[in-house]
Amino acid sequence: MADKIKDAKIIFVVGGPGSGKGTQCEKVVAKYGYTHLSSGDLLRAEVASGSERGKTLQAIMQKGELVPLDTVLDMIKDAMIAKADVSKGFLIDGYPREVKQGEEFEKKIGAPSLLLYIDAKPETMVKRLVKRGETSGRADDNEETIKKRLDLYYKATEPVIAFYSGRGIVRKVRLESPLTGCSQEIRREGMFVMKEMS
Ligand SMILES: Nc1ncnc2c1ncn2[C@@H]1O[C@H](COP(=O)(O)OP(=O)(O)O)[C@@H](O)[C@H]1O
Ligand SMILES: Nc1ncnc2c1ncn2[C@H]1C[C@H](O)[C@@H](COP(=O)(O)OP(=O)(O)O)O1
Ligand SMILES: [Mg+2]
Repeated sequence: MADKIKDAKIIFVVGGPGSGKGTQCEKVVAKYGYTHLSSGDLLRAEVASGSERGKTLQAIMQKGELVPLDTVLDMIKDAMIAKADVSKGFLIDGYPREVKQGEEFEKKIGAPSLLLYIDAKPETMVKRLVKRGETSGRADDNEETIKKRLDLYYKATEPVIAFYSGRGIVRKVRLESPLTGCSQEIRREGMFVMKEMS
């Protein structure tokens, strides 16, 4: 089974909470036909299923903490296998959250060709998340949890960017501009992605 994704093309998409990872991934998908897999979405689907495991996950996410590495890696791997036949490549959004996650992914699945780093100022992220919280229904889009998620991002996830920068595969996209104004930059990055992946 795992053989199906042995040579899969992989892009990690990393950035703070509310930086715009999901939004930019949708743009890349619409234009280049990659498969978008968000670790957070996969986890929320498990929560929505009402399973025992989902209840445990919900409690962790509500606190703004990271769920166990094995859980999220297994979910991503299963989702990749399910899409392997129809996929040109995978955008893995929200993973790795810490260097160890990247190392385990590479052991069990493969190496990324690119890391898209979605950068935004902390004030911007907080503002967007508070706004998103008005309608998202997400247990973690409240001010208290947002603060914890930001702290954890700087502590655990920023080192991921340094780690892959050392390999020369990081492309940084800054997205302070309004939604309409930012597509140019991702388009340029998208071209780069296509060149890398073809
Ligand atoms: N470039 C942008 N400019 C303004 N608002 C944005 C931008 N990108 C995303 N947003 C808004 O910020 C919120 C978080 O975006 P999302 O893509 O869900 O981020 P993430 O997946 O990184 O948490 C959403 O409500 C979205 O509409
Ligand atoms: N790779 C990962 N490892 C551990 N926990 C993760 C994870 N990806 C997501 N989670 C958990 C903890 C996060 O605070 C929560 C929401 O994640 P998310 O939807 O990716 O948030 P956002 O897109 O706002 O950054 O799910
Ligand atoms: Mg997201």
